[in-house]
Amino acid sequence: MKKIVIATQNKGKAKDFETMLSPLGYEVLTLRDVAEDMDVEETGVTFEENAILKAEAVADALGIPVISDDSGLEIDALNGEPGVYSARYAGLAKSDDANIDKVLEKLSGVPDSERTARFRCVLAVAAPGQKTETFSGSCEGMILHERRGNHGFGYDPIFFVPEQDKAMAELEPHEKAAISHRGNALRKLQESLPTWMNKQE
Ligand SMILES: O=P(O)(O)OP(=O)(O)OP(=O)(O)OC[C@H]1O[C@@H](n2cnc3c(O)ncnc32)[C@H](O)[C@@H]1O
Ligand SMILES: [Mg+2]
Repeated sequence: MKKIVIATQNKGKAKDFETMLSPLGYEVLTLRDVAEDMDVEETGVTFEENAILKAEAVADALGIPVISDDSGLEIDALNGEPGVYSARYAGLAKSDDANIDKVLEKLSGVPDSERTARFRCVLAVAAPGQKTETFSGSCEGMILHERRGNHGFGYDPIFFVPEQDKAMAELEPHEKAAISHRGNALRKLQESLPTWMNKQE
């Protein structure tokens, strides 16, 4: 099986990528497998900047092509928060549970009609000596009043997907992949993926 390195420390993202990439014949490796102690500081103010930072740092360090993912949740009633701060919204300890609690608290009393939100994902693909490319995807939904479902990660239990009439965390992995911000971004990258993965120094 062809191997593909995703420059992430997030196990939930890694699972999403496995669901999407194993049918295409790729084995997914993450930083946990190839560069455990690498932690790229996310100093950018956009998903795109952070995705590029992560992909280029890891591609340069390893000397191979890699994909990175910078993503997050934008809530309209919170002026787009937590946005690029989604992973660390409730503090640097990065707790999905605490992040959800913070969102629910901030939205308490906000009516359904004003709970619109979207997930965004920017994938960057980088290889040594090549110009980095980015691909973006989004997924529209609403913030629920309480958690629903056990699948996925991050904010999935409070993100309602109207088309499925379910919370993101109630969708099976392949169902999430079919409609998610990450799936939508990956479908744009898919065609050029084999070419990218053959780019070596
Ligand atoms: O930077 P890496 O190591 O990839 O891992 P991370 O968790 O820090 O990732 P980001 O910096 O891109 O922050 C993304 C956060 O946005 C949220 N998020 C992104 N995609 C999501 C998804 O599919 N479902 C639920 N929450 C998601 C979740 O809280 C993530 O931690
Ligand atoms: Mg991060």
